[in-house]
Amino acid sequence: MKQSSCKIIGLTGGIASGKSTVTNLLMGKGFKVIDADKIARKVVCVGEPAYMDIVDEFGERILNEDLSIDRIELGKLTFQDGNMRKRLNSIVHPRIFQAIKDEVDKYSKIEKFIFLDIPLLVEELEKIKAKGINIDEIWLVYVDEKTQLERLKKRDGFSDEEALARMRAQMSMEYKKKYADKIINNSGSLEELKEKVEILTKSLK
Ligand SMILES: CC(C)(COP(=O)(O)OP(=O)(O)OC[C@H]1O[C@@H](n2cnc3c(N)ncnc32)[C@H](O)[C@@H]1O)[C@@H](O)C(=O)NCCC(=O)NCCS
Ligand SMILES: Nc1ncnc2c1ncn2[C@@H]1O[C@H](COP(=O)(O)OP(=O)(O)OP(=O)(O)O)[C@@H](O)[C@H]1O
Repeated sequence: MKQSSCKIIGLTGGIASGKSTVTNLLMGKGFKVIDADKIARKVVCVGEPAYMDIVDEFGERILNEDLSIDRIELGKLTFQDGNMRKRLNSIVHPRIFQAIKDEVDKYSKIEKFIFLDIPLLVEELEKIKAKGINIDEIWLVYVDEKTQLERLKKRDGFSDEEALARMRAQMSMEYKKKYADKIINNSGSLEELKEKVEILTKSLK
């Protein structure tokens, strides 16, 4: 069910390219943003169906003492091993995309624009479309690889090896450019980013 009066804009990029920073700017301007990373955290909470599937798949080694999912441990397993990551994705992605679809249906009745912040939008585009999420435009938050690596290491305290493993778990940003209707180059300063977001949002009709 697509509401013709609401435009759905997919916001994507690579890990640490600046999607959350752009999302905060958009929310500051009053836009509705649906954040896939936040939804991904909700669908694996204790008691949610994906929680038991993850425990069945990966065992109790990925649990904290309070029985919640140990994200550091699960991250170590899945970013080091593509097969493990595929298994995790197959458990959580259908639930994440369904929750996004539900939110889109809800907010498209009242909003003129909805942004979907989805890191793996390009990688999972076919599955997202198959859920009935109709994306009108894709905005790519781009950053050059060197800056991306530096920002990722700084933000998360990763070694080169840990940061590169995460970057390699995604399609390259050069490749993602092919899918983008708008490219927001975030290799510069935060001030420059703000200006770019200001210009793009002003052009929205
Ligand atoms: C592996 C997990 C537990 C690690 O948790 P952690 O808190 O360290 O990271 P967080 O969830 O904040 O993700 C940080 C970034 O990593 C990247 N990322 C996350 N999951 C994946 C994945 N499966 N493949 C490639 N990159 C990913 C994204 O750029 C994301 O913004 C977690 O990322 C997870 O559950 N991932 C699977 C769900 C998913 O694909 N989420 C992305 C939204 S579509
Ligand atoms: N233009 C910039 N100049 C300097 N630092 C920046 C800039 N843009 C973003 N950052 C910093 O880079 C890091 C990554 O940005 P952000 O968290 O927005 O990326 P993200 O794409 O949402 O990451 P993830 O994929 O992990 O969710 C953060 O520490 C952020 O403060």
